[in-house]
Amino acid sequence: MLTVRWFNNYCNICIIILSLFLTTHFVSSLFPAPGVNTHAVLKRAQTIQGHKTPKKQWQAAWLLKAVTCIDLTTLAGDDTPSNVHRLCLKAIQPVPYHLLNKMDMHDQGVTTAAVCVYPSRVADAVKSLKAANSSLAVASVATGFPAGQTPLETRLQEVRLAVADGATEIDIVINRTLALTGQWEAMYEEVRQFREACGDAHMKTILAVGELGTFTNVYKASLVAMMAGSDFIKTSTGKESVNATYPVAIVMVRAIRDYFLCTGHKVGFKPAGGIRTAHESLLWLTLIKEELGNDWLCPLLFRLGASSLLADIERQIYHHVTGQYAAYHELPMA
Ligand SMILES: O=C[C@H](O)COP(=O)(O)O
Repeated sequence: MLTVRWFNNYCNICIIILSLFLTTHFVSSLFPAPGVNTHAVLKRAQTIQGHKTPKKQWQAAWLLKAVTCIDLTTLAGDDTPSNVHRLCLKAIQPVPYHLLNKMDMHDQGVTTAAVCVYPSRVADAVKSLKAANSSLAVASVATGFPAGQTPLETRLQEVRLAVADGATEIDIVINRTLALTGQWEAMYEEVRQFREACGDAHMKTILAVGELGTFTNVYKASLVAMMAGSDFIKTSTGKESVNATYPVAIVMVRAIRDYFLCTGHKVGFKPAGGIRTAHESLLWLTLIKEELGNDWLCPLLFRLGASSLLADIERQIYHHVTGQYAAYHELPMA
């Protein structure tokens, strides 16, 4: 008991010291040039992409694991209460009962990790889940998603309103202007204020890596986001032209690992944007297992942000169970 308390205190002290150090010296002095070794990162990403994925029942098990880590997302201008309602029903039962039954998984409570919507749709999602007697988490994007180009007070208020409507997870976007102009201390201060506005809600910080220019910026932004209190760091909004890529993920998960080694504090990782196939979901799980270890292979520390991934995972599970591929229309999608 004493050891645990000592360890917790030690971690807290480390975080405080790091934060103080960060606010005084900031990232440029903390991570001098040349920064990230691009060649090594690209090579490692290539190795991960070349990995053979598991087959047969092992593949089915990994795919079910991937399902439980999905933030099932709809972020469209034409979202309505009814498509959010369908999304929620799909999140509660992401794989048809008869398929789970055949795998003897029907009583294991397989759901996605959360649903993810725009702030204006949070109340709809909360209502649908409540009506279905589900305690599934509702995540809301916020802070002027996707560009983050609204005044700070507006962005903070958006977080508060989403939390008041029942969101228990908030996906904030960082201010890329601050990152691109090297204003790391100002970025830290904004993210810290978002953290405060989140209250008890979990905060995932979207770096929008496709707009950060360099791996070194991605590493610095990851670190600043974690030091400012993020529960997760997330690659992308899904709206940039480049979204979740394996090289950039290597940089982010290594920042997570460095932060963990330094503080003992585990921060989660969420690749998002353009993840569409079951095969990709298996590669993401492999990357996490190899870079961060099994501890991270759970919804508490790993999420896949995706609007169109589940259909392909369902098809692969259908194939595993029946030996045939289902047409897309045979598997009802959110
Ligand atoms: O946060 C999640 C992303 O917006 C999802 O992106 P996607 O629509 O490309 O799957």
